[in-house]
Amino acid sequence: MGFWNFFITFFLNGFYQVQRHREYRQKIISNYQPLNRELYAMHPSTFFVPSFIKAISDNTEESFRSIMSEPSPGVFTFEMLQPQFCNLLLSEVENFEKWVNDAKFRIMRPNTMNKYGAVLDDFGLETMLDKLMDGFVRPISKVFFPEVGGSTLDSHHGFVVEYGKDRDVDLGFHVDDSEVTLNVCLGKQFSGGELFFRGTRCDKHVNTGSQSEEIFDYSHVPGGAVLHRGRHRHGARATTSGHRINLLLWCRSSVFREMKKYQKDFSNWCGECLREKKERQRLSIASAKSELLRKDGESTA
Ligand SMILES: O=C(O)CCC(=O)C(=O)O
Ligand SMILES: [Fe+2]
Repeated sequence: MGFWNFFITFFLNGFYQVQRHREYRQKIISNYQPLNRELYAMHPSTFFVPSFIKAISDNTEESFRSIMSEPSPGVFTFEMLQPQFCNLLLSEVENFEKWVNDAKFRIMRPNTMNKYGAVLDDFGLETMLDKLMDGFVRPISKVFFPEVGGSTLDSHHGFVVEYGKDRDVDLGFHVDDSEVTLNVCLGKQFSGGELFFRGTRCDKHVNTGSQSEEIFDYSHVPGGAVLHRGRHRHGARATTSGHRINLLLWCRSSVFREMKKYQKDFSNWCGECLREKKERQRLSIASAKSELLRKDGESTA
């Protein structure tokens, strides 16, 4: 295939895919009856715990740090959602899945890794989740993840993942297709399902080993959020009993993605790039030192 044929085919495939997805969403939205309409617009005072709202409205690094822990570099955890909101969202997801089953509708799963779960953006929650990204995730990411486009997050993929009996069991080691990921546990009761983190990596270093300080396990608690870079390698252990359902918001920055194309050899957010850089500096200081000592030795001989 010539270049232009290849280019046109590639472009048209992308175009038809977007078109098909738009029709798919339209079909759901014009047939699905939401159960809890109050979820479809942003209501901070009923969605979030007061400490989270206060930290966001103060909008300083100090206010964010006052409600967050950073148990491992680049992994931030904090209390975020009210139990009532979690229950409403859980019942909305259940209602949507019931409709999907009754209507024998074939739904698209959140990503290639999950056989269960649902894309919230596909059944009307896109606007609310956009507000969640704009008003809440971006201000925090601007402070903690500026080097991966944290201040320019401008699109998202919002979904729930479901684990337990008759659902997914665990989730393999991976990086997200996001610059910043918000992962909040909605419930219900479960054991297991810990997230394991293994350090942030660029494309070139995604399969390299981890340093001991990068190894971190986190146990989910309902209402509790984890915020991390999408390139922070992670996975989820088996949920051994009960059901675990989490809300995921993969936040993306088109500005960061564009700039990344021109910056190939070094990423200041990649643990391995930074380690290699430090090692190069250590070697060059050591060789400068031994050269100086050698010259000193020659002049005093
Ligand atoms: O199961 C979880 O809590 C993690 C899910 C996750 O990492 C993802 O969907 O990208
Ligand atoms: Fe993930």
